[in-house]
Amino acid sequence: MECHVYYEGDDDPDKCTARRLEKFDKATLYRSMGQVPYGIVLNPHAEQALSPADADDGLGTLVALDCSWESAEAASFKMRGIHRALPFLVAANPINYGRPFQLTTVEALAGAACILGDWELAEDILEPFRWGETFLTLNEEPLRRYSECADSSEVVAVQDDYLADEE
Ligand SMILES: C[S@@+](CC[C@H](N)C(=O)[O-])C[C@H]1O[C@@H](n2cnc3c(N)ncnc32)[C@H](O)[C@@H]1O
Repeated sequence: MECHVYYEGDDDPDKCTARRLEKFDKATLYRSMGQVPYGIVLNPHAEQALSPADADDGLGTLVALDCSWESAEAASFKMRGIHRALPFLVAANPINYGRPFQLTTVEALAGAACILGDWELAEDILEPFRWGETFLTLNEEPLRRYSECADSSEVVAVQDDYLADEE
C-alpha cells in the first residue's frame, strides 16, 4: 500500500506531518489536485466509514488532504477515488492529544492502513514521529476490532461502543 497526499500548504510547515513524511520518503506530496492518483480518499465528511471491505477497491493507494482544519471543509475534498471517513480513533499528537476524529495526516494514513490490514505500513510511517508509537498503543483495541469487521456497518457498530463510553 502507498501513501499519497494532496498538500494545500496552509498549515504551520514546522508542525506539518505530511512534510515530514515526504522528508523521510514515506509519502508522495502533490501540489496539483489533478496529479493525485485514484485511491481511498480519507475524508472526514464522507458518508461511509472505512472498512476492510474497501481494501481491493482502493488499488493499494491511500490519499489524504493535508491542510489546516479551518480549510478542511467538505468542498475541499475533490480528489478522485472512494471517499471514506475514519471511525472513532483518538489523536496522539501533542496538539490534539486524546481528541477523537481530528487526526493529523500521518495518524489518518496509519489508522487507515491498520483497518485495511497493513500494520507494517502504519508502523513504518509513524516511525519518524516521537508520539507515533503512542498512536498505535492508544488505539490498539479499536483498530484491531475495526480490522476484523466485514463491512462499514460493522465498523459503525463497533464505533458506537466507543462513542457510548465517551458520553
Ligand atoms: C485537515 S488535515 C490536518 C493536517 C495537519 N496539519 C498535519 O500536519 O498532519 C488532516 C487530514 O487527515 C485526514 N483525516 C484526519 N482525520 C480524519 C477522519 N476522521 N476521517 C478521515 N480522514 C481524516 C484527512 O485527509 C484530513 O484532511
